[in-house]
Amino acid sequence: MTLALGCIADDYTGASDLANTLTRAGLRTVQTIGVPADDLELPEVDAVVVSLKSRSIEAGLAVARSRAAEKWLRGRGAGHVMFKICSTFDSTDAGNIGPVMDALRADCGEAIVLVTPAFPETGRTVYQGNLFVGAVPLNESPLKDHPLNPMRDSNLVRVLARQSKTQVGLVDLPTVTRGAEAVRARLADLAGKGIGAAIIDAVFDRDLETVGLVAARHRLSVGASGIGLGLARALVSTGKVRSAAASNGQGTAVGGAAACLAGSCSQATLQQIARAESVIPVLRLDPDRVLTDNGEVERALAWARPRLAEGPVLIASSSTPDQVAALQARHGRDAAGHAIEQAMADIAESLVKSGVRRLIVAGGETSGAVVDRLGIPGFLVGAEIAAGVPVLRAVGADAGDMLLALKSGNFGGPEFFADALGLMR
Ligand SMILES: Nc1ncnc2c1ncn2[C@@H]1O[C@H](COP(=O)(O)OP(=O)(O)OP(=O)(O)O)[C@@H](O)[C@H]1O
Ligand SMILES: O=C(O)[C@@H](O)C(=O)CO
Repeated sequence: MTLALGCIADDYTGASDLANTLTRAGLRTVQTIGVPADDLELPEVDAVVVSLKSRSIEAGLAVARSRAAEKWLRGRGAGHVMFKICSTFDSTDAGNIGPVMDALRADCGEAIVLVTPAFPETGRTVYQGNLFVGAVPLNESPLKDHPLNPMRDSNLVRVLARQSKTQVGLVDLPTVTRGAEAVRARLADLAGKGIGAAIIDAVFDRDLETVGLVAARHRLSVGASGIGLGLARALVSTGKVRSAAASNGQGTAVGGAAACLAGSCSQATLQQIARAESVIPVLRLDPDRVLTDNGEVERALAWARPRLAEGPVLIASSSTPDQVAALQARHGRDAAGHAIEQAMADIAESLVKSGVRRLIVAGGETSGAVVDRLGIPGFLVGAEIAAGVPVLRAVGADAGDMLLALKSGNFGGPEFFADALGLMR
């Protein structure tokens, strides 16, 4: 297998978002969990998205895991490696976007790295280096209250410069609008001044197509699904990849019971849970009891098991920003996040033992904990539930044939859970 594109994603939902985008753009794509074991049978593909859980871990560890993934991808022929980050640039001044970018750049000897989290389909646009989430700048969006990495600065040139060893420049929208040659010239100019990374403005998909044409001739890029779209379209339009059917993971129905788990506290997820309450049974975990009393997981399982035969259930730990802040003040941010993730993984493991074969998980960190616990090595991409969220068919899972959906916190419409359940048969 010679890869046309190698991708490293810093969380599992982000990886499935990117795998979805690449698939829809015509690349045969597989998502792996971590660097695949030698004995994992992968189909013939154009792109592999290696999913890491490296967004919120210690920067040194994120660097080491990303470098191992890069080595594996380059070893399979990937001339270009894309580091997939969140479209809301989730990170802190300690990383991990800057440190990982610096390390991958050093490894591949890239003079200047193209960086853009723009993903217009989900309302993420970048103008003059400032990231907008829908109509508002990042620092006024709900991301300012994210439980793990509150985003309080919209200017990505500044944000990335605080995390990276290199200076960061800007390729502005007027330059992008003038086309690929203008972008190349601007990048050469910045690189000539010793600047090692550039935030690139992009507002429409056509901007990302321009960026993709330029990026495809580089060894490394950093961004969200939008730059993935640009790269995929460039690979197809230049004949490096022959466009394939839009999905390879449809397959047969798996049946079995269905369950939803929500650990995301985003506004979108909170609204989706509220809407789900009118169609399926919903249990809200008591986060304090998760942290202080092991009985909360058993209580959830005792509630869920008898209901599974009747239809899908949803179990949520999600709370409002005020409640999250209060819990974190009592227990510490990382301890609270970790304990709730592990509780969700415990619940998922037991539900699968009880026959659940269709599982929907909301939240990137939550999805990471759940998928790791289930020991699923990879996924094929099926139908699209919402922008950035495909149905995934597990490859090589111990539990056998399973469908999952890993929803990024902010993605999906108000009826997301019903929409997903409708497509996962
Ligand atoms: N009630 C709660 N109070 C505090 N923290 C919580 C609560 N419920 C969940 N958490 C933690 O908040 C974090 C949510 O992160 P997660 O990545 O799962 O969702 P997200 O950030 O909305 O999604 P994404 O990363 O895909 O945008 C997890 O660490 C989770 O354990
Ligand atoms: O890019 C995004 O917004 C998502 O794929 C994601 O990474 C959220 O965790």
